[in-house]
Amino acid sequence: MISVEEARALLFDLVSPLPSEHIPLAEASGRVLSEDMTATRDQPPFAASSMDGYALKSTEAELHAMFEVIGESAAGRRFDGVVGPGQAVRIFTGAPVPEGADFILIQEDAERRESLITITQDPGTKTNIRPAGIDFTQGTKIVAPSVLRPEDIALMAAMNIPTVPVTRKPVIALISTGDELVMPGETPGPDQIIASNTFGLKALLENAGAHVRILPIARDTVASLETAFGLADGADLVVTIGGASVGEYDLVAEVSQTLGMERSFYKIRMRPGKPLMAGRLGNTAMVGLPGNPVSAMVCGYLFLLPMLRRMLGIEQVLTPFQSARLAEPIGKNGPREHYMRAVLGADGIRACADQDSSLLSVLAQANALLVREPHDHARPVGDEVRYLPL
Ligand SMILES: Nc1nc2c(c(=O)[nH]1)N[C@H]1C(S)=C(S)[C@@H](COP(=O)(O)OP(=O)(O)OC[C@H]3O[C@@H](n4cnc5c(N)ncnc54)[C@H](O)[C@@H]3O)O[C@H]1N2
Ligand code: MOO
Repeated sequence: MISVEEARALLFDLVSPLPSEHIPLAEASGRVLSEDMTATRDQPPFAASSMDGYALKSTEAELHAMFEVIGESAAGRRFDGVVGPGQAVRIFTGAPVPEGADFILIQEDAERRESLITITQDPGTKTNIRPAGIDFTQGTKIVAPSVLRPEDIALMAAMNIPTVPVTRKPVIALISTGDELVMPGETPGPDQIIASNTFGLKALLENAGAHVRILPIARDTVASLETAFGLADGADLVVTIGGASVGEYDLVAEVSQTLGMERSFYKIRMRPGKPLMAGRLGNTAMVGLPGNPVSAMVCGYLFLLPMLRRMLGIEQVLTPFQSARLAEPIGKNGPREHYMRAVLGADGIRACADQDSSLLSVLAQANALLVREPHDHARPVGDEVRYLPL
């Protein structure tokens, strides 16, 4: 059996960054920018007022001074003339500052009578002018690769960028296997349960930028599994769930081998998730996840997310570990790296009482995976431990 780290290295060899496509800016949130973007204009393109008031000369901005209002500058419609001595222009927030003016008197500091204004409060020294290009200038770059956030979308809109190059979404096909499974909404027989893993994994992977196809459940026969693999055609990554262990009905290894899978590894020294398998089926990467629901989800976090990030061209593919102090003691660990379901609270982190890998209710209560080295010794309250946030 290999370690989690060794498995990751082998999994990364199975996938590579995908090509780019151009999409409308309005659809780009959460996508991965694949080329640097460069501003072709300045923002603001002119010196702009940051307040509603009067544009005048700063040398004349003194208490009790009087001015004649000679025109108006509004956002989108500038005043074309020049502001001379003793003159002012009515101005609004975002409007171009007229030539000859270098100070905006806020209207609260002025009293207006017809076309005359008087400064009634100390105007101070703040000019209330945003210089041209103070936000960004021609040549300002947004650097790729980066996952586009709403803030980046707003910035690119301001830069007048209507379409953006992003990495194509990796297509991931998910195949549940097992005679015991029915889809949510169907009526299960007395010995059947509902397929949950594909739904949890789809949510996990789509939140991280994949396009996920849930294929029909493969039954525990060679023919049914072969059909499911056939339906996965065109995917960048095929993930089977269940049927990975050593029982008579665990057919994934046998069928994928018959279909020509070059196996990369089988079994990892970790808990949960020991019977993980991976390889290459033609041009497609294939990962066989264990069927136990918590094992499948933990493997999703530990292996599928980093593979997905690599396909998306994201530089940091691994979720960094964080550390916390134990709020309750934990016993010694066995021979496998253990990813314990845990709850991180204000007083520290505590491992959930039952670590059975079938318990989705426990996983749903957890907000962290407490990571233990193989053979880690028992640890008292207050010890620092590593965890991955969920
Ligand atoms: N003799 C041994 N038995 C087992 C071993 C072993 O080393 N020797 N390993 C155990 C471990 S660890 C795991 S994990 C499981 C993995 O088994 P499989 O990958 O073959 O999974 P199945 O047997 O098909 O299913 C296990 C469990 O999960 C349920 N399941 C499967 N798919 C889904 C799904 N899509 N949604 C919800 N639940 C699912 C299935 O009904 C079973 O209850 O093997 C141990 N056994
Ligand atoms: O590895 Mo299994 O995934 O412990 O339940």
